[in-house]
Amino acid sequence: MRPYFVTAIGTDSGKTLVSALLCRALGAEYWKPIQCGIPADAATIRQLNPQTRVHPEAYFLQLPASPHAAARAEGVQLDARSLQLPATDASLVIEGAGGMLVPLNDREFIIDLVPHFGAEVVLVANLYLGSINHTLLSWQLLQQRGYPVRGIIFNGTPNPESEQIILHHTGYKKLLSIDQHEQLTPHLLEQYAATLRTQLG
Ligand SMILES: Nc1ncnc2c1ncn2[C@@H]1O[C@H](COP(=O)(O)OP(=O)(O)OP(=O)(O)O)[C@@H](O)[C@H]1O
Ligand SMILES: C[C@H](N)[C@H](N)CCCCCC(=O)O
Ligand SMILES: [Mg+2]
Repeated sequence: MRPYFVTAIGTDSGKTLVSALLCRALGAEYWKPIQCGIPADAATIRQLNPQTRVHPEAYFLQLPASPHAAARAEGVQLDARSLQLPATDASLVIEGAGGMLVPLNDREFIIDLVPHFGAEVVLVANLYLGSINHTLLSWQLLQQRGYPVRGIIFNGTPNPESEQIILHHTGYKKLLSIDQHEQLTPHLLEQYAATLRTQLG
């Protein structure tokens, strides 16, 4: 089975939350190849999903910045070719960093990891004012590149008009809508994972 690559229309969009839900839904393992700054997303996954196997980062950079800048600050050269999938027979959920055109270096972007890993994209889209534009720009990039997209997950205060027009244009399968919550309780995580399991099944 192809790994899932969780990307989004920007940073702080809910990729780590969605990755936790996918791991729960599929009994999958988690990997964030490039971490910039702390707390590490891997630590959040361990907190949300103590049962999920978490693979160590290939690059753990200290600066909470774009990977190309965080790497430069440490004299590290990021290169997609240096990244190898963790050895496992299980399903794997790979989390990107920020949005799709976040640079790894002067040549490559985070989204270049999708074909490198032979992955299928899960796109996380928020529902703030302005997110229709950001989501459709992300869709156009994925279309241009011809990458496989398993579906879209909406995250944030419900906005059915935004969801409808995004689904109309993209034709993506809606896998889930996650509401904005005061607290993400284990019960909520389980409910969302169950819905996701049905949609992916
Ligand atoms: N639906 C939601 N309800 C409540 N809090 C949320 C929700 N979605 C995300 N958050 C919170 O928003 C913050 C950012 O989410 P998250 O860390 O998943 O973003 P990200 O896309 O993984 O960011 P990065 O690009 O740094 O990896 C976190 O504190 C997370 O718990
Ligand atoms: C540090 C942060 N939480 C993310 N991991 C990286 C976000 C990079 C965003 C770069 C940009 O689009 O300007
Ligand atoms: Mg994250």
